[in-house]
Amino acid sequence: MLDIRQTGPNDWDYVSEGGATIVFSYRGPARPEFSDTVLRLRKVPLHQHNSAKEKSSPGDADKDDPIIDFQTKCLQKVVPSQYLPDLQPVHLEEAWLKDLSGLQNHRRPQNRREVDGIDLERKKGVLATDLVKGTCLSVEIKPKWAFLPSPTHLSKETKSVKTQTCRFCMHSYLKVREGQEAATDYCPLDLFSGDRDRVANAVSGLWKAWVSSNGSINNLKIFACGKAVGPSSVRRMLQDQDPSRSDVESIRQAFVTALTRSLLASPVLNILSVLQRELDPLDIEGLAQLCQRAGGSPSSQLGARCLALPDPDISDWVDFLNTYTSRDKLQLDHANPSLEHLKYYMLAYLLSATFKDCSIFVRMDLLDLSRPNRSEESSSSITVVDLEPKPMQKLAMWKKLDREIAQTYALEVPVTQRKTCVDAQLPQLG
Ligand SMILES: O=P(O)(O)O[C@@H]1[C@@H](OP(=O)(O)O)[C@H](OP(=O)(O)O)[C@H](O)[C@H](OP(=O)(O)O)[C@H]1OP(=O)(O)O
Ligand SMILES: Nc1ncnc2c1ncn2[C@@H]1O[C@H](COP(=O)(O)OP(=O)(O)OP(=O)(O)O)[C@@H](O)[C@H]1O
Repeated sequence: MLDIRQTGPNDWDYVSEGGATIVFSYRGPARPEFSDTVLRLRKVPLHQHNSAKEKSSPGDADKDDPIIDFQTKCLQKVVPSQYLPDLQPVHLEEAWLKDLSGLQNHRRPQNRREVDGIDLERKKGVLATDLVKGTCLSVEIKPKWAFLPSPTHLSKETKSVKTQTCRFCMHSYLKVREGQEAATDYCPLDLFSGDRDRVANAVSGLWKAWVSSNGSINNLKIFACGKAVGPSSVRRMLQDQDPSRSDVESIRQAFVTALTRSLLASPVLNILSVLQRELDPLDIEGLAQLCQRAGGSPSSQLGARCLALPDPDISDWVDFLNTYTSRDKLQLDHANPSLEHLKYYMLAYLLSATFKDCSIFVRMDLLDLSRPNRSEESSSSITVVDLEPKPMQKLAMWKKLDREIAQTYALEVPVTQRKTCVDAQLPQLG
């Protein structure tokens, strides 16, 4: 296995981070094993008590990151490997990580630095294909939920809102109400529609949120030549950065056109949409009803039996993916789900959640305003990242959040003002 000490901490440059992971790109002398890779490291809260730490991760520090097995043994069965980054484990060392943290911590956003840092105790990290490197534009989109739920198992209170307004748009309403940032002009159902105008509309909505949040919204990140671009530095997205020849509106238009074209040329959004929908045929409401039948305890959120189930391990996931992908898939009657298939439905929901929360990287040429149609000739590629397994304990949280999202929207937004989100895969009435 590769050892990170074969490189120096100053060979790595901060790229970006999420809630759980921080990512650095290799910028050292040419080395086939490390050039073109990023280093993904786990983070820990700054003031985590030792007792909590032991409880949450017994022995985790020495294990390979589960994302590697999950991707190579399971996800590659449903997402062709050309759309996934290469992942491999790498040995870490505490002193090396401390040096890296000392060199790079100032480059992290202030709000992140205040709450967490690199987990210095981990013995293994992940090397992944560097998706921002090179003289190109890398656009990262977190598309979120691709579909409207089937009405079959929805309650009286939620059915009309959940079949009209998508989960993302209702969640955005709740976030704004709670004072958080949200991409209120973006609807994922437009992005996943396959229709040029609707996809362009979705990309415009993402751009608007990116500008108004000063680049901090998590649904759109832009990198040019390996570095994050902010709304005040949009000219860095251009091949020719001559300020006299570029205004922000022309750059926005060129971005929307080029990104829309790349998204439509790739099957990736369709793959994600099909997986999300097929793996969540009951909605969390239908799954909760099934769990309650199993637990025989209608008072508990999800039924005692479901709450007691351990997280799936890699062999559970392999079995599940084998069943899901087998030609003679289980003959499931989603309108009348059987208790016998409870575990299948639970794992399917967890996996659907992974695809609802992943991101995609679109790599394209830098924009060329003097030749706006040039991108018709140029190539682009799309890669899916952040495909992490979700834990069982999330099921109860999702049920609660789903109720809060739908009920708040139903109660507070008058029928005439509710958004109508169009699911392109469903027949449209009228
Ligand atoms: O529930 P959601 O839709 O808000 O998604 C969470 C994300 O929030 P978002 O609304 O995309 O800003 C959230 O994203 P942020 O940390 O807010 O950037 C996480 O991705 C979270 O997953 P996990 O708990 O880290 O495994 C996500 O939780 P999951 O629901 O995917 O478990
Ligand atoms: N292979 C890659 N190449 C370049 N940059 C990457 C790569 N993978 C991730 N990143 C960057 O690092 C960021 C954090 O990675 P990731 O989304 O996997 O972290 P996370 O903590 O799991 O996120 P979240 O909180 O959204 O679940 C990404 O948003 C992206 O900007």
